[in-house]
Amino acid sequence: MPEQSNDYRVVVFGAGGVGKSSLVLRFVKGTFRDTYIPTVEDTYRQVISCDKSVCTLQITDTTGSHQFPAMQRLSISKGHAFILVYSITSKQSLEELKPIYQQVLAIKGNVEAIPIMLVGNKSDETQREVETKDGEAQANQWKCAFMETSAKTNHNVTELFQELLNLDKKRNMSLNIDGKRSGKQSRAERLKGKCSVM
Ligand SMILES: Nc1nc2c(ncn2[C@@H]2O[C@H](COP(=O)(O)OP(=O)(O)OP(=O)(O)O)[C@@H](O)[C@H]2O)c(=O)[nH]1
Repeated sequence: MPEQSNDYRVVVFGAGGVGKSSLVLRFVKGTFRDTYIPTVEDTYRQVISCDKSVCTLQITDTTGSHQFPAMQRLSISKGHAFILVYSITSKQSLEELKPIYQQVLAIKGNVEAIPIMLVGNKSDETQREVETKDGEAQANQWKCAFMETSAKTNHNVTELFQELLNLDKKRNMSLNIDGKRSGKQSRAERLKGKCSVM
């Protein structure tokens, strides 16, 4: 029986402090805060266009803590698309995405059919521990798309969400409520030939 819900559920995962909440708040509210307030779980909703109609983009900002494995499993089960965030200032934060990716794989099975974006956030920072090519190589290995972003400077934030939606070929989704996608070839589409984005 096909799912009846009109929600498109995007789940944001990553270690504590990589900027998950900042990315989501920058996208949803256009704001940025310098203070660090750890999240347990927050969900935001936005109306987007979907197959000539509208649907709700539901974004779940998960905790960076490892204390809630059951919540993590539930979020994966319910998610349609996933954003895996590390900070370019922390190699460890990229390492910490590996078990999360493995869990997505274990629960969802065929990950190549699922929109996943690997995101290196804090691209404005100069103390870089993860080179862009290393992020790209990881995305290549996981057969997912890749972007670097900065929630602080608003670099690639809207693009991140639009390209994630573009990766879902089953639905014609756009952040623009008039339903028109940009005529320009998206970065995800350009990357397709280059690094086997779905
Ligand atoms: N320089 C810089 N700092 C950022 C950026 N994004 C977030 N930060 C800062 O990083 C810290 C942590 O950001 P959060 O968005 O709370 O991180 P989180 O991943 O949601 O953390 P948890 O809730 O613990 O999982 C805050 O002090 C933010 O201001 C960014 O793009 N650049």
